[in-house]
Amino acid sequence: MAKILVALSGGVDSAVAALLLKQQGHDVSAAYMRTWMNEEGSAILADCPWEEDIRQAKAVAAHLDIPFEVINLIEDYRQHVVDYLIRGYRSGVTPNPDMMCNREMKFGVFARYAREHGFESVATGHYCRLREAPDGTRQILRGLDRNKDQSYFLALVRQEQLKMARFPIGELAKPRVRELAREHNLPNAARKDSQGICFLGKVDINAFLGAYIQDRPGQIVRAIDGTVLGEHAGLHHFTLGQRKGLGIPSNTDFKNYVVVGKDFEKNRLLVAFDEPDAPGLYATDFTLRELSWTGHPVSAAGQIDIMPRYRDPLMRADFEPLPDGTAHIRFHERQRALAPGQIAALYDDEALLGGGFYA
Ligand SMILES: Nc1ncnc2c1ncn2[C@@H]1O[C@H](COP(=O)(O)OP(=O)(O)OP(=O)(O)O)[C@@H](O)[C@H]1O
Repeated sequence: MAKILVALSGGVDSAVAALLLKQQGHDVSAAYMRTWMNEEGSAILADCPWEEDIRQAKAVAAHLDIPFEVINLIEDYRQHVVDYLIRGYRSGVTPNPDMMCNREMKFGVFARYAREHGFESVATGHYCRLREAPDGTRQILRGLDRNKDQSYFLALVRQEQLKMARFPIGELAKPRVRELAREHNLPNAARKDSQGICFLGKVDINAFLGAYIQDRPGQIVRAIDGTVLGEHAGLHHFTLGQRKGLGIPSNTDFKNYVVVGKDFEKNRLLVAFDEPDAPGLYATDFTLRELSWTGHPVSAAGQIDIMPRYRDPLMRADFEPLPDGTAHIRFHERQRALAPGQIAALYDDEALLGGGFYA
């Protein structure tokens, strides 16, 4: 029997995680993380039902008869996630708050809190599995429900963090998780899937950027010949591959423009028609920086599997680590619109090896 703190979000997945651990006879408690968005986000959040989340989490804990608390992590969230977002957008890249949230919050601050309060493990409702290698190293494996596999979001989590982690629902498919919630009359059994605290979909991203980053208008130009097509409000509003919200009409052949790059020096947004030969839109070669490993680092050049972005299939690539801590990767197939700041998750078949940021 282990003493385990479940990160309870109010959603079905973490509720069933708590249920399973309880059934296995563990000493289970639950906690909800309050973050920055709950406190001062009202102007920015389009529709963030955090009060409802807390109510639901509390009801689940009461139903399972486990202790429940709300932990205030507003300051930490601001420091580790919001500041990272603002820094990223300011520098013109496309940050990934979920990744930071997992490493710095759920398996960072939250796990530390758990340890300090006598818990051996922290459990979440992520769809992924854990395996112990013969040398004792913990490995994250992809969730068995490929549709829901969330291992990608754990690519920046480190080995010492994994020692405390548990993913009780990683062997299950989502329909089975819902079924278990219904069978056990969990109060949130019928609740729609949430996206948790870190999902920008809950935030009006333009309101977020408006609140934290000053607009800096510039020209939108056609990448191939420099023709000025319009004006943008600031390069931080755009990401590689973006088609919507450019404010420039398609041409008479109904070809759509797509973002293919940013000229920071001239503060110009580069666009092209969305076609296979659009300059800068497709590429095979990338540099990954700030490589992070969930276990042993890959230190020799060779082939590797990469999930280029969440929900993409694994892609084969050549991987070459460089002395400065970056790596060069060459996909065997061209990839579309992998934006600087986004994260490549590295795999060995089922096992998550780590991740790195596209330079
Ligand atoms: N505010 C929160 N407080 C505590 N734990 C959280 C919170 N937000 C997310 N989590 C934890 O992180 C896990 C993954 O979060 P994610 O945002 O992906 O939600 P999800 O997959 O929809 O799961 P759920 O159905 O439990 O909300 C959750 O299952 C939960 O364990």
